[in-house]
Amino acid sequence: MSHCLHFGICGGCATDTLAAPQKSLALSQALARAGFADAPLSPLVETPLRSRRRADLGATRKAGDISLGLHRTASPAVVDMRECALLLPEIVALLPDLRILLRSLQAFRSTGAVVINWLDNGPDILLRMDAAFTGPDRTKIIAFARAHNAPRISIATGAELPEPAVILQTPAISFSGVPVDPPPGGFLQASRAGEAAIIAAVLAGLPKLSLKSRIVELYAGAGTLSFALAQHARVEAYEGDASATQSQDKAIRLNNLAGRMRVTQRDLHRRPLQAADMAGAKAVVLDPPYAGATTQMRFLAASGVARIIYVSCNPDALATDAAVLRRAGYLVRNATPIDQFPYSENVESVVVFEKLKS
Ligand SMILES: C[S@@+](CC[C@H](N)C(=O)[O-])C[C@H]1O[C@@H](n2cnc3c(N)ncnc32)[C@H](O)[C@@H]1O
Repeated sequence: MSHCLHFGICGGCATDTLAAPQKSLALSQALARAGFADAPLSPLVETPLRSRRRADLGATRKAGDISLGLHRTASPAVVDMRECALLLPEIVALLPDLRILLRSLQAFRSTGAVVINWLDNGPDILLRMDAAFTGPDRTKIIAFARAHNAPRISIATGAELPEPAVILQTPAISFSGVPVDPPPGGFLQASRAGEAAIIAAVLAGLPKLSLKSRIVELYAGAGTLSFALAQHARVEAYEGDASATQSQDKAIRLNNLAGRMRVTQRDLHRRPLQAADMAGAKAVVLDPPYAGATTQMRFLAASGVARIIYVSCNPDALATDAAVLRRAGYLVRNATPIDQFPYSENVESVVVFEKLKS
């Protein structure tokens, strides 16, 4: 019997087994492809099932039938989700009433998307639909937020920027004890346990620091790692997304952290940070998107920064980017595989690179 009734159809799980040894192997093979054979690997950190706090779901309406769930593998068809071994049970429990809400919305003609981020104070929901939201739609959305203690529900039509339809409380998620008001549908590490494992491996990889030391952080999002790093050094963070940058910046100001950290919006693909901007930093921490940090790597390698900590969710991109550091004379001090995506072939990892003085 499979671990889920949707297994084999739903694109959420690629395998039916928790293939832990293969995840460590995928990381060591990626590093070997980059030229780091026999890189020292820490044991795999596992994360619990039913702990994923972010759901990015598709929705379809066909002849009165509503489907809400993940897409079939490589298909626009949506598998109507009745159970899930990965998502928080409270997210799965919200789906029946969300289907009823979707059925009633004039803004939902045939295709839509629903992002649920489970924050410290409940579900922060983004409804992206294929027609304009009407007055009655908004009334129903407000009633749904009240009934389900959702701090905020945001709406968007097509590719528009989201706008809040209702805010009952300031949405809040704390990163290393600092409350952040994240953007609607914004990126979060998949689970609290995954986030904690990443932070622990990043902090363990830092060199000796004083509070005056400087860390440069690339692809910083709303501050998942930034606020943890700022407890150890001054942080200069860069992030491409305007709303994530604003969320982090607001939290820095509200928590009187401006003396220890700053965040700047910058597209690091089109305008990579230059080597001179990183020189003198005690460490650079980067957590690029799935595609990796291709254009940024050349400048990072040329910076000569002695410690680089690379957080990756894609071993193939890691292999390409790590090869650039290999050619610049870096070695791998330690690599930690994290099973943030059980039942998939994906592996999260934190790799600590070091350049010894010649
Ligand atoms: C894997 S997420 C990591 C975010 C953050 N470190 C965290 O743990 O929440 C990758 C981040 O890279 C950002 N990003 C994607 N492309 C970018 C680019 N070209 N320039 C700068 N940031 C980019 C995304 O907006 C996202 O916040």
